[in-house]
Amino acid sequence: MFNTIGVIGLGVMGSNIALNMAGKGEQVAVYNYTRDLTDNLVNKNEGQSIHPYYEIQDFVYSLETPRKIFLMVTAGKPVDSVIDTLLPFLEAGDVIMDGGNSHYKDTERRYDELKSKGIGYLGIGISGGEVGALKGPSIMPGGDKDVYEKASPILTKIAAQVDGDPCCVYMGPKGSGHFVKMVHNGIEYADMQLIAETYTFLRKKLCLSVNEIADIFEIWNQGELKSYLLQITAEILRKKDEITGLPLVDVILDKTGQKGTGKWTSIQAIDHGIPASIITESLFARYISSLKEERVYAENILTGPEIGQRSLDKDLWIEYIRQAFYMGKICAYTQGFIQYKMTSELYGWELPLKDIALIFRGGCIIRAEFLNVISETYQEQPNLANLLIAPYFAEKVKEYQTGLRKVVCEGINSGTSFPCLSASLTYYDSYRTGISNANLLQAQRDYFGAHTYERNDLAGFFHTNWQ
Ligand SMILES: NC(=O)C1=CN([C@@H]2O[C@H](COP(=O)(O)OP(=O)(O)OC[C@H]3O[C@@H](n4cnc5c(N)ncnc54)[C@H](OP(=O)(O)O)[C@@H]3O)[C@@H](O)[C@H]2O)C=CC1
Ligand SMILES: O=C(CO)[C@H](O)[C@H](O)COP(=O)(O)O
Repeated sequence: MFNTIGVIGLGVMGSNIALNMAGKGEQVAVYNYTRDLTDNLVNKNEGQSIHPYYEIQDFVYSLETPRKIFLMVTAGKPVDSVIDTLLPFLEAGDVIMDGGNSHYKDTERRYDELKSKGIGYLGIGISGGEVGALKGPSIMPGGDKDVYEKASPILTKIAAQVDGDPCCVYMGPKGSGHFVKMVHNGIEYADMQLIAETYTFLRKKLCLSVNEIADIFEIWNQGELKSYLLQITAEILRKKDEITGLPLVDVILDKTGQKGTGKWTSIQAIDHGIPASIITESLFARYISSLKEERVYAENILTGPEIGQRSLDKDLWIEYIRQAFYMGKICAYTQGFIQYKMTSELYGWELPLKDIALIFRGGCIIRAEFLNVISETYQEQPNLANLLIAPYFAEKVKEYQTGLRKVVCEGINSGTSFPCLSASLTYYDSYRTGISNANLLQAQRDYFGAHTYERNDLAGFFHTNWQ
């Protein structure tokens, strides 16, 4: 009997994806370029339809045609290297799927190269981490539609299901699936940083304990702020360190790592004039966090404002920070969805914004209650320029801006940095400003560089002799 799917790369994600596929009735051929991970997976899961191969040729020839091969290896050169080892054994019509966090431009290069050889290539965004991979991730496939159709019966089966629908929808051509995953991660960075700032406010400004903060996050998680990241943060805050007995979060070094997807999101936004300021602030917050030794040194040299700790009304300020967090979150998701919209228009991808919000509701790291409203909003207004001006969110931010202003001001006045909350307020206020100061910048540019400017009242470009 031939295997129905092959998985290459049996690390955290690949091993769980393979188990997920086997659990859904697939005969799964597995291969890893080092032997141990393969043995480990197979030994721990006896009786599952997981079939190990130790030679790439045996792995390929064990698959029914057209072959479907799912790569879950480290992004970058390993993907090219695995494709190179596969190619001599593949036939026209076979399909390679890359489920890792590959850069969408790399995916487009691989797509072109493989297409010229008759091999189908899908760049597939996968979100959900280890548990999602096993129980059902959110899946963002991009590539040729006919190639997707060969793989879709398996992909939709292993995806998370919400209201009976799979969290797997065809995103569009070429690198669009990996692009959607890249920006998903940018939103993830912003959402995580916003939760961290909310936590800082509750801990430092309201002097609450980690358990009290976990209680608050759990309450919020029952309403409009419900999200996976908030839920896991409450669980994180309750976890005690086995060595010291302290909250584990307090013994973790405050330096954030990153693997590149947030950076790529910001670079792509900057390259194409897309205002992804909140996502970018969250990236810079990670960079500043990594300067741990410098921050510790500077703390003893640079002073903050000379006001003492103010006593704040607890209940009132918990509501303000709740509002501020909601505002930050909707502004961050708004920026991500604008990045989808603008890039989709740039490349003619026709990204399905409504469906992206739908497939983000299950399995995925940024799943959140308000994605239902975001999806409904795009269903009603597919060409909406900005989610904040949709009636539901416009009404919401009209009320919640109060909390965001209070919290950001409190941070400024007391010398506590809230980079993403501040960026959210700046974004909100800039976006709703019909007449800005950009006229003065244009005048400056024309003064020193004869760059010309446009006028409000006359068509064309003008230059003034300023001196
Ligand atoms: N962890 C997560 O939450 C998520 C990760 N991803 C993405 O999925 C991909 C896999 O991630 P994850 O499972 O976490 O990572 P792991 O480090 O656990 O696994 C990486 C896998 O790639 C293999 N590999 C590394 N280098 C090579 C190479 N040169 N040739 C062949 N195989 C190689 C490794 O084999 P070996 O160990 O034997 O070297 C291993 O099987 C990455 O692109 C990641 O960004 C996507 C969504 C979520
Ligand atoms: O894709 C993911 C989640 O969606 C991976 O966990 C990714 O590694 C997260 O990014 P980073 O490591 O840069 O924080």
